[in-house]
Amino acid sequence: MPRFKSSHLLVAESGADREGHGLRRTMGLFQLICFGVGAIVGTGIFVGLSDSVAQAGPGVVVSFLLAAITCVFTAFAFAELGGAIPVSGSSYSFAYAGLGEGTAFLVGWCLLLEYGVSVSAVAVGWSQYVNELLDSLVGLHLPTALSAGPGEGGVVNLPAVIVIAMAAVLLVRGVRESARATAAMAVLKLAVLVAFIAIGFTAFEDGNLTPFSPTGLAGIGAGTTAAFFSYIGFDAITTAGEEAKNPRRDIPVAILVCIGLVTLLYCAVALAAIGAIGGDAVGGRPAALSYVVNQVTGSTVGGGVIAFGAVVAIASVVLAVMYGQTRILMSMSRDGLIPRVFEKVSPKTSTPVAGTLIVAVVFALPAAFAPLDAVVNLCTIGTLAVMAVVNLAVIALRRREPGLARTFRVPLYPVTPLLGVAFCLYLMYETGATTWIQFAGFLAVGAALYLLYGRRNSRLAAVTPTDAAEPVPEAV
Ligand SMILES: NC(=[NH2+])NCCC[C@H](N)C(=O)O
Repeated sequence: MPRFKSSHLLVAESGADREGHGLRRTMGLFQLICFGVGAIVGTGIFVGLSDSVAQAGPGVVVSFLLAAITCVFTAFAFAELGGAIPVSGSSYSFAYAGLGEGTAFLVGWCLLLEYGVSVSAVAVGWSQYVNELLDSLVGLHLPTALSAGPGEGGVVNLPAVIVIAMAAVLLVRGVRESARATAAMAVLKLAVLVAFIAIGFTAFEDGNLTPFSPTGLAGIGAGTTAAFFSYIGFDAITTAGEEAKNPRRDIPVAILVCIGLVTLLYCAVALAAIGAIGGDAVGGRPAALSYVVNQVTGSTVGGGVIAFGAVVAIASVVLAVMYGQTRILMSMSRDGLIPRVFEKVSPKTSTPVAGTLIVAVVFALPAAFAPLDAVVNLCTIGTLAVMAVVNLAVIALRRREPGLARTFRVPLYPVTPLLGVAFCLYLMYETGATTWIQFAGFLAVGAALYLLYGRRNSRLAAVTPTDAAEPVPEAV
């Protein structure tokens, strides 16, 4: 018999509807949107675009639209649950309320792939662009020994470690400081991409878009899986549930605004890039956006500006994703499913200091030393699995708690969440057999940890054996 945690209990324990629990409510709608853009727009468009173009040609625009559709269904689900249960745990907490403790633990476990592992991967992408930028600015080239892991012929990837350390410092200092930095970075990266679109379109030629789909449907499908990574992160907005001023109203709005904005932006960037210099020239090219601008303007200044934009953009992804990871671990820790150290909030800075430092150290290690290409697919499949579960949680919660106050409801229920599940399963299928085997192994380890630790230490279990109706007494 699985244990469920009612939405009422989740909200009551987190102190989400009142001030003064530990975390501080400082984020308004604008900051939430910036936080979303911060978490979403990064390596996917600045680094990954050329891979998707290599697979799909100009048809990549369709790939970006398909990836967006997958995300939109799921974004509706996050909007409904984020507005109804505004707590830091995001999908983990939604699963706890809708599908029970075991599923929730596995969701939290998969979130380590979506957040933790992706932070390492994104930090490595950052390192590449820093090298680009230093090179174009001052002609400085970092020695390979210090800018790549052992897998790529180096010793340690120092820039990747530095960006994680910088994010950790900001996060420890306070949410207001992080939110300010995030807002500034989000505005800057949007400006850089809009400038890119404008420049690209001045050189637009219809001919560059033909043949539109050189590799056919298969290419567009493969491009979709690649493009999907660039949309990941909108769910991170729900991890700010306890730090938003008016989460019930603003979280759903911020999610939907972000996904709409980012879809338009990505499609326009892809069209501008390919329209300007053609799919063959973009496909597979490193730092493709800088290259396009250099080609169109005939100088290297513009490309340098784009590289700067990429450095800022990717750094803000690291910041936002690390923030999300610490908040999710905090929720799991509060529930007793992982050790208590992750839930301690410093009274001085109102941030989970120890948890943040642990996350920084643990994910800086793979960023410094591990070859990460191998794990990107694992990160994608884990994210998709979480998304599928969140769609199911919408359905389960409508049944379990029909009276729950929902500020946003998914349209066309239950068709939308079911389509959300279907799209996620399809993209999971596309990741291939090797990834599935790795993922099965990963889940098995998670299940073992739950049985050996989580299940026994669950605070919910200490209250009542099944569904708990009363809030657990405050532990700290
Ligand atoms: N949970 C996350 N936000 N993961 C990383 C997202 C990566 C981001 N979409 C990018 O393109 O760089």
